Amino acid sequence: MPLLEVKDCHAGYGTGSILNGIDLTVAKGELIGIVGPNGHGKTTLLRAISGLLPRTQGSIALNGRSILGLAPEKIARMGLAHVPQGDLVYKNMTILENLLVGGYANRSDARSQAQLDKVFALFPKLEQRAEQIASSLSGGERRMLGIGRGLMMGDCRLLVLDEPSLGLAPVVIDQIYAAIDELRATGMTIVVVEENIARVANHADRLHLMDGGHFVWSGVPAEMHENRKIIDTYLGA
Ligand SMILES: Nc1ncnc2c1ncn2[C@@H]1O[C@H](COP(=O)(O)OP(=O)(O)OP(=O)(O)O)[C@@H](O)[C@H]1O
Repeated sequence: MPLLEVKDCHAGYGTGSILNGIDLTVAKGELIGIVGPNGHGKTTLLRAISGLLPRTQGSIALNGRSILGLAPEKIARMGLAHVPQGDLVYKNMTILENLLVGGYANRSDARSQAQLDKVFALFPKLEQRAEQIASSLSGGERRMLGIGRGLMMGDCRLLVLDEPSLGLAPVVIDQIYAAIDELRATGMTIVVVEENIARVANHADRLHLMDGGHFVWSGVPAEMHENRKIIDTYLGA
């Protein structure tokens, strides 16, 4: 059974439709990249999966259970951690406080501590700066904090990352993707949205190219590089 199964998904804001029939299947342990130009629905798809868009239609199942129409916090408790674009960290709180907010759903201090240990093992910089105020972090450190906060929920079965490379220097992007690879090596299932196709192509098992609320191409990264039309149309080569 797939961990995530989205069928014929339609969603949007107000009366406008942004997603026009998306099918997406993610097996346990896979790393899936959703790529494509800005403004074509990648973020909207992640929001629909997380329960943030009330008028979503079609079907969405997590581990075989329908999550369509459930409240976002309920979906989060079922194991979906959504790290939104733009590092929505609490700037006036310390790193530790930000992480503990992410662990609100943990039912015991021991569970929160266990998650904290995992996050600090993944991002040692966050442990070194645990008492530092979040507004003083570099862009890369803020990104780590955003991902760390998502992971604090515990029992994360599906990690959904919206543009983890956005606005970062290449060397910092490498660090973020090294952490993503590390998480994946633990068996975590991950969906990454990126405008920067080359970034995620080196890490993903499969890619979906989104345009106009549809997937216009799906396949393994090597096939994408062999497909001249895709390269000319979407990669600007
Ligand atoms: N809160 C909102 N209300 C109304 N329209 C929105 C809202 N958020 C996004 N949109 C519109 O939905 C469309 C798809 O946006 P979406 O953010 O999903 O695209 P994207 O492919 O993820 O690009 P980006 O990386 O720029 O976010 C765009 O036309 C955008 O203007």
